[in-house]
Amino acid sequence: MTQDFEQAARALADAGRQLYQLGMVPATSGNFSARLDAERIAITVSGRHKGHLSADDIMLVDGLGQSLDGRRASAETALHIQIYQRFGDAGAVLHPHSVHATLLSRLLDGPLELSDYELLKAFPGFTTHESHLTVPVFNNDQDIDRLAAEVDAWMDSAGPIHGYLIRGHGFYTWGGSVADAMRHVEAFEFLFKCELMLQGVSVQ
Ligand SMILES: CSC[C@@H](O)[C@@H](O)C(=O)COP(=O)(O)O
Ligand SMILES: [Zn+2]
Repeated sequence: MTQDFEQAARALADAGRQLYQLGMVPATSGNFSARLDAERIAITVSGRHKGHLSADDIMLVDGLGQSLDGRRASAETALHIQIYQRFGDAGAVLHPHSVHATLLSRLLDGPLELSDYELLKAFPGFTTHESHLTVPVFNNDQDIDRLAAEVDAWMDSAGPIHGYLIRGHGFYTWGGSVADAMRHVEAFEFLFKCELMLQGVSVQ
């Protein structure tokens, strides 16, 4: 998997614009990354507005999340690195702060269990609505290294996983490319909204 920085930066900026228009990355929230090769990951600079990204708002870190240009990478870089280290086929990671994910994560007191949805087929390996996808919910934690370790430990014993919620915060999902990860964002958003409505929450 090799792609050049400009290409990755453009794809991440486009994703940010779309997610902002959908209200999923308000007020500088969210972060995005794309793996260029084994040693380099393009990731959003910390604190930038994700709806108005340019190439200057994307930087490079190494495979351990260390800045390669002296700038401060996303405060949540360790969560991206955990995904790239675990899934060799992950080429992009997206982290939206959507209203649906934030609300649903506060209502759940255990993992979200999804089944009997045709839209499960948006995820790799899912070929029928008669499938089951578990989406764990982790408590929010300002200690991102500790949170990344908790996510990693959960994945040690998990079945198929394509994303997770962080309580009162948002969600993470990934894919082989930015386009794949965007498809997963859209699918999760749809499923989160359905689950909220099933719980009687009125959402737009
Ligand atoms: C605007 S608060 C959101 C942040 O605390 C964080 O959760 C976030 O998603 C963005 O942080 P960043 O360091 O810009 O990647
Ligand atoms: Zn966040």
